[in-house]
Amino acid sequence: MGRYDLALIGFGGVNRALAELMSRNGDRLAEELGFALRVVAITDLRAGSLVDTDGIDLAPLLAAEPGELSFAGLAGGSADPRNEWVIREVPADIVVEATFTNPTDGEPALSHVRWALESGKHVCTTNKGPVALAGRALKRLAAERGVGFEFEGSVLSGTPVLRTAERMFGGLEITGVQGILNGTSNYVLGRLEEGVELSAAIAEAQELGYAEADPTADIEGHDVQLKVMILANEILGADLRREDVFCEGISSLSPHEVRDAVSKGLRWKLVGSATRHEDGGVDARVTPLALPAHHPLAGICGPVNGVAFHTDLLGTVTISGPGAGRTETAYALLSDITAIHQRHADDDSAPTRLAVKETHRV
Ligand SMILES: NC(=O)C1=CN([C@@H]2O[C@H](COP(=O)(O)OP(=O)(O)OC[C@H]3O[C@@H](n4cnc5c(N)ncnc54)[C@H](OP(=O)(O)O)[C@@H]3O)[C@@H](O)[C@H]2O)C=CC1
Ligand SMILES: N[C@@H](CC=O)C(=O)O
Repeated sequence: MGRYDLALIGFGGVNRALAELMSRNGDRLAEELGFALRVVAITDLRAGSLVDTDGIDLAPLLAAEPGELSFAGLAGGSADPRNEWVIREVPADIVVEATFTNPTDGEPALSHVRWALESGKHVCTTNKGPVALAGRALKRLAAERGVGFEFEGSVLSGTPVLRTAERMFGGLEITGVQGILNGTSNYVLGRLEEGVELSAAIAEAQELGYAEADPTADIEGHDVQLKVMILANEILGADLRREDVFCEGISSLSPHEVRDAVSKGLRWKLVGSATRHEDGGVDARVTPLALPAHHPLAGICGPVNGVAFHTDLLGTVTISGPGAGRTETAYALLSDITAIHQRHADDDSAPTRLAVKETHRV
């Protein structure tokens, strides 16, 4: 059986959850997926960097409290993340980018992805910044270098909405998408309906691993703005910039307004949409809407998200599932690695046999 060596960039909720999946279920996953996984490098702003080309023992790292983890003093460890060196020089097959999403310029994740692709490494990421702000250029770079660039987790976490649309909607004309695309704000709206204070509801979403490092992006709609750009660019063939997507978040709603709507049979939801017009232009926006109970998105609650695709032949097709969560998003990375395996299984970048891998040393 072949194997992929991974470099994990960022060791927060999502990449730790991926490491946990590998540590707990590695043998079962290898048997089921047909390839093994091993982590050879980890970088993190707080913990530093750790490299072991024979494979990092994940168990002791996962046993440490996240805030207390430090790689300094470990063999192959350093207090400095050394992202560029790790990404370019460590012989990993796949760079897994899961640092924070920066909605303004996508950095530092954008550079991480670019360095990896330039070095001929596959990339999978849950980071919305690089995909929304530079997706086209990064896909071109990946194609030039003959490597994969996968980002299923950037929209609806582990729910396979992008790959489903790409692979299963052949022959359909998609005229628009409308969705609840942020787990935190949807969870918070539900808690406001139940009488919980806004700040307490946000703190719960942070504790549960749904929120961004800065939850302003969830509440003010910037996270949804990026996801609308990704959906429009990937599925409607648009080339939207951030300023093309009108954005209003949920902070303008009072808790009273949210609760009062329920008594009138309405539910406030933060809705992102993109609609293609006959002239080819795409109108895209993020805005809170009070949806009537019969609307396909009205019953989508908590960290669950949903996307309704408007199509010519099938009418509306709605996909719903987890929109946030550490393990759910780690699953998206696993599905990306599987996609890389399936797409590249017949070329030189397919996982090298163990015997060959073991000759690699930094
Ligand atoms: N959690 C979820 O439900 C989902 C998350 N995502 C996306 O996945 C990504 C990761 O999310 P999540 O794990 O929850 O976020 P976390 O904030 O838990 O983890 C991000 C990690 O990256 C580290 N980091 C930040 N900057 C750097 C850097 N320059 N170099 C190395 N490490 C760095 C952070 O360190 P420090 O803490 O010290 O800043 C932190 O440990 C984000 O982009 C997010 O938007 C996508 C879908 C769902
Ligand atoms: N903070 C985001 C995480 C997934 O993208 C959300 O709450 O949806």
